[in-house]
Amino acid sequence: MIELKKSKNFAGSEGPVVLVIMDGIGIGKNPESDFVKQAKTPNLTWLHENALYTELRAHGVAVGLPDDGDMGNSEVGHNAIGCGRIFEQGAALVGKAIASGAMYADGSVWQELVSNVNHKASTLHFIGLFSDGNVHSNLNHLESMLRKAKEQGVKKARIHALIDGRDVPPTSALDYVERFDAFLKEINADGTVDYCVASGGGRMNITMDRYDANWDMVKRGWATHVKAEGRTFASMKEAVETFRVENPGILDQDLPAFVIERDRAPVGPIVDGDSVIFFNFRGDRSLEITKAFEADELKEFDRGPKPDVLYAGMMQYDGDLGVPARYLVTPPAIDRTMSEYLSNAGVKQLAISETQKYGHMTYFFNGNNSGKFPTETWKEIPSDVCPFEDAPRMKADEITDVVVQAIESGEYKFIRLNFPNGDMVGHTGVVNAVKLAVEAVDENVGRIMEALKKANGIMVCTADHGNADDMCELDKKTGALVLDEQGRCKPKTAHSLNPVPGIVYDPSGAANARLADVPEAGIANLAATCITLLGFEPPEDYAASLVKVG
Ligand SMILES: O=C(O)[C@H](O)COP(=O)(O)O
Ligand SMILES: [Mn+2]
Ligand SMILES: [Mn+2]
Repeated sequence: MIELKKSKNFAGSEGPVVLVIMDGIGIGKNPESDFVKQAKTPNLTWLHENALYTELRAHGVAVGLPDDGDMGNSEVGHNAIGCGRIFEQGAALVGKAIASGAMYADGSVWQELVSNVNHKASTLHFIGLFSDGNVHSNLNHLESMLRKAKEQGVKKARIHALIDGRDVPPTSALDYVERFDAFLKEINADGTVDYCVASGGGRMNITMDRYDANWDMVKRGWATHVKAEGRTFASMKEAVETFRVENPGILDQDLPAFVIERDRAPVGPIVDGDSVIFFNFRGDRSLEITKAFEADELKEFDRGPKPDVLYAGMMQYDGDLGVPARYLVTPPAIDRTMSEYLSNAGVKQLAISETQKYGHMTYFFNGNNSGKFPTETWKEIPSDVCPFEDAPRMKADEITDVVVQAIESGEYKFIRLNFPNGDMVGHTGVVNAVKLAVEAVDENVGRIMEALKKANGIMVCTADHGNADDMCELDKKTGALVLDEQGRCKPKTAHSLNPVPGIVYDPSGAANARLADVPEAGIANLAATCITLLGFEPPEDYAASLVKVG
């Protein structure tokens, strides 16, 4: 059994250690674009001036992504915070498996899927996020797989494209469509294969729901991709252009579903004998559609007859459940998480968020495993199903009610929570709502500070990556703000590359905490920080604690 040693310097505080993850609240660089700065945040300002405060890296290689041009995201962020080390993540692992050829090796799942369609003269389908955001997927991976499929004799491939606009600029769909159309033209040119787009829709409208928040999305996705039911178009370009004319101002992520037809028939329903690859590597938004393809019985919606297909995910999405059964690339081997160590030490832990980020605090935090350790309690506050720009407080008040009660009860020694507001509202691009979202988080951080003052506990407050701190598009070449016709900044919906705050607030001063000299500190250093503040020595191979105590 893996164990923590008690610290010689500090026996732990009287009250709990509370880890607050303010999702998507980073430290901005451009005041015009920084809606954390523009919001009223008396508590965060006070903490900046009076508590221990440092900046932490939350993007690129500091969280296991291929390079520093990659923005951080919730999966890699919560993995790093919960596991205290930097693991090479999905984006990097898939890229390497493709480059080395390991993904396509003899005996691989890829070979099994390709042999299936070659043997049966059936269709190889690819469903996934049509993006190069490197958060859930990468179009390079799709193109590489299609090239390999052609090389290996696959005659017919169909692509079901989930339009992004959330990890990439909000209305950039046609850039990707153009690039992919050129790719398809080239690959189809010699007439030996028939590869084309068969269906799709905005990623926040179909297929990519998470944490059981809204299964209707998956139901719509199933009807679109599998049954080829829905509004038909001659091409994806025509679909996107038509929807934009009909819904002025619509963001790509919200585009309706579409089905592509040729000679008055849909080009790519998914039928018995086909092979299907869900090419997203990230699990949260892949698990529900995977269940729809794999489960013998499905209670969440009536899917009709389930086609008998060979289904594979790009990665294994849940290590504990072993889902999906077939996957192309092995995920990072994240072991010895902070939750496991604390459980073995008998530390009672509470993990809480609302539905939209619930799995971030449980499944992602525990290294993409859905199992619970013995001393953990998990609490989910149901999220509303509504546009979050209309309700920017989301469930921050309700989450805090439970946290304050948990602090007062003395039942838990470690409490971890996620406030989704800065991120979920940041993704809508509605900047006035983003301000309100940040203000809701600040107020609730204040309530937690008050409760900890009374209980003699300690708060560690941070974020998994930025978003609300950088809400305007910048010109790629000049770096200047992109303005619309009215001179307003053009909203950006994706995460930022900015650092995030690392705050330690110890109102009783019991820990005598001071900042340690940690070069290039990142959010992976937070696990050792929490363990130190709980009165233990962090494991030797964890990224160092940000504080010294005692
Ligand atoms: O899935 C999403 O909503 C976005 O692609 C990334 O946001 P998250 O990493 O904060 O969940
Ligand atoms: Mn996040
Ligand atoms: Mn996000």
